[in-house]
Amino acid sequence: MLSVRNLSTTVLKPASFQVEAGECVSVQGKSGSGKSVLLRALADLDPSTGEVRLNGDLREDMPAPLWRRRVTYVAAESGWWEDRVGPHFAQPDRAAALAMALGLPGEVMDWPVARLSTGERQRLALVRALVQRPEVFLLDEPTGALDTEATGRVEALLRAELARGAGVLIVTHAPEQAVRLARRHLHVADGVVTEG
Ligand SMILES: Nc1ncnc2c1ncn2[C@@H]1O[C@H](COP(=O)(O)OP(=O)(O)OP(=O)(O)O)[C@@H](O)[C@H]1O
Repeated sequence: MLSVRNLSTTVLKPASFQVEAGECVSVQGKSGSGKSVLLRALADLDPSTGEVRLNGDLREDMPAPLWRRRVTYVAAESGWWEDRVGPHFAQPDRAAALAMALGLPGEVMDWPVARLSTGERQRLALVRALVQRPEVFLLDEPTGALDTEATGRVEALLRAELARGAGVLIVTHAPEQAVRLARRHLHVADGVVTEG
């Protein structure tokens, strides 16, 4: 599904790997090792060289916004540009249903962004990606601010996305989460990506 050959940035050494449809691959490594750099390069958010294909289609042959809708990065700390939560979503009803599945109240769509807790923001940032139904999720510590119950809810939704054939690359500092969700594991150390 996602095929990566010699992906490289000023920080990242040439990296090659694949993520198959319905597959979750974890990305682990020390703070500052290059995990976010890897995900941002895949999403074409920062300049990179190398070959990245989605189902055979070259990233360069696609307008960047379309690529990012199909291969979607969810940052550890999300940005918000409207005063209230709802206007960030083209499909507020679907967003509200997903938010509830993540343990948030349906009224969250009416809330001001300023009142959101860190964990509420984190879950809603994931909802922003989920409503777009991307083919590949690039998730940067998506449960870093969440308690055990909310983490379980996120993982359940991710399993549903995997079951519909999405690919997931998940950065996590929790080895037990990597084992729960992924069968393949990437490790990043000083910008070098290895598998195993
Ligand atoms: N645009 C950039 N130009 C130069 N260096 C960068 C750039 N972006 C990140 N870095 C550096 O690259 C290294 C890897 O950063 P990255 O954000 O990928 O770390 P990480 O593995 O995600 O860490 P953490 O677990 O703390 O989030 C860091 O030393 C960072 O300062």
